[in-house]
Amino acid sequence: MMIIEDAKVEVKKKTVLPPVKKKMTETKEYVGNVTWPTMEELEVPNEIKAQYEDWYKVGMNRQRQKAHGDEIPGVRYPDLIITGAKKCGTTALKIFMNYHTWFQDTPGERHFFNRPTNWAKGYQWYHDEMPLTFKDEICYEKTPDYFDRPFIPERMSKLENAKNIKFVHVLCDPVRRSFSHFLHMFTVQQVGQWGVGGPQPGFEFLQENFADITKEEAFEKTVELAFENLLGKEKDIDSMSDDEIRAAVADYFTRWDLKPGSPGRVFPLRIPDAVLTGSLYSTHINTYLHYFTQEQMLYLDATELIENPGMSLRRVADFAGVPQLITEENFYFDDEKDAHVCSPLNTNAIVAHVSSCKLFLELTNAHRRLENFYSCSIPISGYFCMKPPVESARESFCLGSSKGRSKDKSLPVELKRRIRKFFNPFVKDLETKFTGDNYDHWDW
Ligand SMILES: Nc1ncnc2c1ncn2[C@@H]1O[C@H](COP(=O)(O)OS(=O)(=O)O)[C@@H](OP(=O)(O)O)[C@H]1O
Repeated sequence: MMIIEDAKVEVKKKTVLPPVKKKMTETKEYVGNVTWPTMEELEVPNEIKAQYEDWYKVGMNRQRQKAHGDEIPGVRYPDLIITGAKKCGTTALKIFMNYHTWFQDTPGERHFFNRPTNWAKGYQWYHDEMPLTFKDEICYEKTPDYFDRPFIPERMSKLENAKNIKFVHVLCDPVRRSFSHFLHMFTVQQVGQWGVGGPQPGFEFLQENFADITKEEAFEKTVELAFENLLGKEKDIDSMSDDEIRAAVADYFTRWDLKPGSPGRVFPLRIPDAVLTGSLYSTHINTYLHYFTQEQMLYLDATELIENPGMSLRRVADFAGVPQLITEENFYFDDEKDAHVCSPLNTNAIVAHVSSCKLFLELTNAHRRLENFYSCSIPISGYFCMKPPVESARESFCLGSSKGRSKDKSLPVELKRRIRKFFNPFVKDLETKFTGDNYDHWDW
């Protein structure tokens, strides 16, 4: 099931987007005084209005219908799928895309191709889970668990629109992703998922001294166990060449397919291994490229999504073939995201925010570099939040407390260096075989 040989593809050519000419204007307001079309104004037959009664209750949907005349919206398989990577900012991307009126999704994550209970419901169930969409709009979904499971691209390739589906893979610093993944699982383990507490598989080693161990120590222990599983018990990452690391990992993945109970069988999707395997982007993209083409792929660098989400949103719009409705001017920087309150600011304050933010980002990058030398932890706070287009009549929005766990946190420099050495060959493969981008700035 695991595909080891290289997909035969050309490296993707990076599109350079010109900066937007329009900057923030002081006259822009957050919430527009929008009058939505009435039901009477819509050109569709009454039986359609009755059939989709709840849908037409939403003013924005009536507006979409009015703009589409007598076209009747329909349900179809997604035109675009955000596959992951998990913990790389996929939620932020989805939320920002939802302010773009041409992108339509169903709230939440579908988990069709990965969860056995959903998979058992069949492709028609997946189809029916999709939102009502007009022909020129983009129906999409995001489920970050689609990225690192080798059986998923094959399942996706059986969709009737497989040749035309577009994929967005959000890729971030693999070391930070691993830590973020760990923190997520650690939190789930502490509070229990869906309100059910208790140890989660993979964290058994923490149970004895659970209360005494810091998150950073627990992460280090998790990584050491994962290294043992992926590289072999006796192996020291520092004495391994890039090719030896690649070979050890390739061998590891062959043991995924062993029969249950076989000695040496591995579990790449479970803690501890998953914190590392989820960041092996080149391995997972290679699998996708055995079933789909490079033209169907957008590799979005999460550094851009965090530092300039407007640019990323324009990139996604171009890739999907829709107008660039969300741009740099639809974001403001919230340096107190911890408060989780994002009430609209007055526009002067936003302009001040953004200019101080540019300085802030320069400082942040300098801090990151300093931190690598001095092993000190300098808080990195804040994220960009959405300032919706006036026409949407929606409030500004920041992500909630489940996003931002790794913010302000740091790890021992030596630990980061060892993990980075492990990922290095795979990041090189990503650059040279697949995305054509440069990731030297992944230096968290
Ligand atoms: N604008 C904005 N606001 C908040 N958070 C942001 C934003 N942009 C990117 N991020 C980063 O998103 C990380 C969570 O990634 P995902 O949403 O992909 O996680 S998940 O897989 O859906 O659980 C999250 O990681 P953690 O800090 O570890 O929670 C953030 O680093």
